[in-house]
Amino acid sequence: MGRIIAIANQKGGTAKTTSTINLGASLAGAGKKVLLADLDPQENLSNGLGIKLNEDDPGVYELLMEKATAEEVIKETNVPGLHLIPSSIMLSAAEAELAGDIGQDRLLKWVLREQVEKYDYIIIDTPPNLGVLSINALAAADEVIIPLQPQAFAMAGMTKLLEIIEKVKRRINPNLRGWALLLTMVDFRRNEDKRMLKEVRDNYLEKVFNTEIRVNSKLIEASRQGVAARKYDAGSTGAQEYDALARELLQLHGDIA
Ligand SMILES: Nc1ncnc2c1ncn2[C@@H]1O[C@H](COP(=O)(O)OP(=O)(O)OP(=O)(O)O)[C@@H](O)[C@H]1O
Repeated sequence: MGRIIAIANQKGGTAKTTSTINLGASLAGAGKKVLLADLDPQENLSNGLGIKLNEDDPGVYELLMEKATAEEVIKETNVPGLHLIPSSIMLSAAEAELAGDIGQDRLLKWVLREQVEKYDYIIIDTPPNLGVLSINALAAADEVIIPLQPQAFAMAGMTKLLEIIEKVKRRINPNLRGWALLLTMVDFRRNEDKRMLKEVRDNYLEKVFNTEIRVNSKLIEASRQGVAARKYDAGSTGAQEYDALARELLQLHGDIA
């Protein structure tokens, strides 16, 4: 049975999509079967893997609305072992359509039920808000990774997010085991980053991954080329740090020594 990980932070631009692509590619590189789900209508995850749907192609919207099957929607990517449920612009209409539908918070969990048997990891990229799509991701997840920039303004929404995670766990998803912070876009030249790194580690202790993802332009270039960083430049710090994150995760899960 695979693990479902939601990558969430309602703040925009915290590296949710970058982390989804590159953690997914690193886990696939470690021999795991990985499915990514793009729950963000901005389609950055799909585009970041070089996939753009035509108007008539079904994507995650059609899957959630049960207008297409998972088999019809899942695409192979340019990384062996890494598959994708792509987003499409139609998804922006889903929020309104889902609100009021039966089991609106649990549609993703329902449509992923058979995929959990087929993949080792399912990683869900979420939009920068705490609307019904993000709640669907939390309701389906076993774990949440929260990418966070070590800057004071980035910390502001954390309390709200942690409250929502607790509520989802209590009310609709008792399988949600926990959450962990991933420090992203760290710039050691900035004093604020150094101070905030210490503050985050002091406050959240073992809830923070040891691996930190530093600012690295190769991650931007790779996503513009529609590939994961380890395929674009395996020696770049960005690629290596996401490989290290994948190893840390596999160790936490007892999948490697
Ligand atoms: N470690 C990094 N170093 C440099 N640039 C990065 C890094 N991680 C992400 N970026 C860049 O920062 C921008 C925001 O990243 P990304 O799209 O992954 O964030 P997001 O949280 O998914 O955004 P949104 O909230 O809009 O969905 C992108 O241009 C991305 O290429």
